[in-house]
Amino acid sequence: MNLPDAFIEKYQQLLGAQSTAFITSFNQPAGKGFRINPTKLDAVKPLVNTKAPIAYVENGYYGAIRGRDIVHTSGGVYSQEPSAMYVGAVVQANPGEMVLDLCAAPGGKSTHIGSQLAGEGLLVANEINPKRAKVLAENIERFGLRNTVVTNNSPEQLAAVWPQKFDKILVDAPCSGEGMFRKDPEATKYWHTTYPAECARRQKDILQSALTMLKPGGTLVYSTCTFSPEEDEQVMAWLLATYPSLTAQTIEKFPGMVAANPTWADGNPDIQKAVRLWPHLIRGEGHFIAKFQLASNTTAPIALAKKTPKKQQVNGQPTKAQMAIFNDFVAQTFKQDPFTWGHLKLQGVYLHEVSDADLPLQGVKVLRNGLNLGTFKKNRFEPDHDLAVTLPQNSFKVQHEVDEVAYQQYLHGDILTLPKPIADHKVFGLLTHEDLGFALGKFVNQQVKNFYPKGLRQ
Ligand SMILES: C[S@@+](CC[C@H](N)C(=O)[O-])C[C@H]1O[C@@H](n2cnc3c(N)ncnc32)[C@H](O)[C@@H]1O
Repeated sequence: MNLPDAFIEKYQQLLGAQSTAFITSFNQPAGKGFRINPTKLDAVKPLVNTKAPIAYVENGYYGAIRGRDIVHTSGGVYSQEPSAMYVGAVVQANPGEMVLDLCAAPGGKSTHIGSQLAGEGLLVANEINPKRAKVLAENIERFGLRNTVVTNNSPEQLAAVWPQKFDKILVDAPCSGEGMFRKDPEATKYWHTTYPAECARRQKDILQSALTMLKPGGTLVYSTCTFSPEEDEQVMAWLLATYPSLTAQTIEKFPGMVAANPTWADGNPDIQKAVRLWPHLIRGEGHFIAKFQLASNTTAPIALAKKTPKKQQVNGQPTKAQMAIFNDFVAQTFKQDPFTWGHLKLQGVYLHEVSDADLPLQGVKVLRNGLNLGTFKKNRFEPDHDLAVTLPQNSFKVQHEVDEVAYQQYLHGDILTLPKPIADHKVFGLLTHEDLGFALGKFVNQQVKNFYPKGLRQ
């Protein structure tokens, strides 16, 4: 790989004898991995290679999964490079907690944290970039996370509405991305000597907003996918020096991981509590992770929010007539009502099941709130794709296993033709492949009308 000369010189100086192994590692292929969705473990395990587990991540494995594979489309796995998986493991959310992933797209860490919450508590997955936020929402949907809100705001906007709201906050910061050069060699073109310092300034602004939203006693995890001390050790040193109510927490170092280097910042020995993952020492890409606890006696929010948001989001209750239509749909589609619906909220014609967590959403741009149940259309209810990947498979009255050819046709958007009708009336059912539910279909006589979302068709 063609690395900038200044980059090579910088790391020769910083790493000394180790720099040759470091520079050589850029000619090796990027590390690949996947995490199995804990809600689909039994169905997924027989379909993937689990011979190479990642020691530091539950349900994490080395290896590659293709985007068309059923284990991917059904939300059975999330492909994520191995080092990045350690960030979620360090966050270690507990069921019931309120967690914010502030820079969340495309959703690697959010899907991990969402799984850790196991349906209890709330995850807010936020992304500032609208296009990337849409991808984030799709990945949250695919992973079947019910108690998650996806938002598209700047950190300052959120800090204005949610002071001291979260038990845990992850800032997986936008950075100079040096640790991803092997995955995306184009990124070397944007690199210049002052880029890390520019990124560090933005990271400090984001962290300040994050700290405003942290509850007293809460945990902040700061991570980057870069090697530059300006964004890693030096931002950590700045946090500790600027906010005495923060204490660095020790992160476990598994084989191949090393302590962060205090001499690359202000010499604060606590910096060693953070961890570095280097591609010449571990099977994965470059990462830096630091963890902090905010003193439990912190009274006022740590920093003042700067901007007030404008957008308003109003959630309403479905009417009695709409509930009758929805209940009718449930009775026709499911064997019995096997799951307890949470709070049902109406937004326009869209019905959602939302968390009952105390999180005001006025002024927040919400892309997705909990489970999208479907849409009211005149006198009928049209279910959302969410139901296919989120609800227990055996709860659908109609389930239809398709072969590889029909699976590919359905992903493409085609109507399927059955040898004989499955039901004697029009009904929504679950399509499965390799026994994993991946889409809804409307069964009408011998046809299955395609309800695979247009945006996901391949
Ligand atoms: C390293 S990526 C996040 C990766 C993600 N956590 C994952 O695991 O899939 C950083 C994200 O920060 C977003 N970002 C860029 N500028 C930002 C800003 N000023 N404030 C907050 N987020 C920002 C980027 O759009 C990008 O999606």
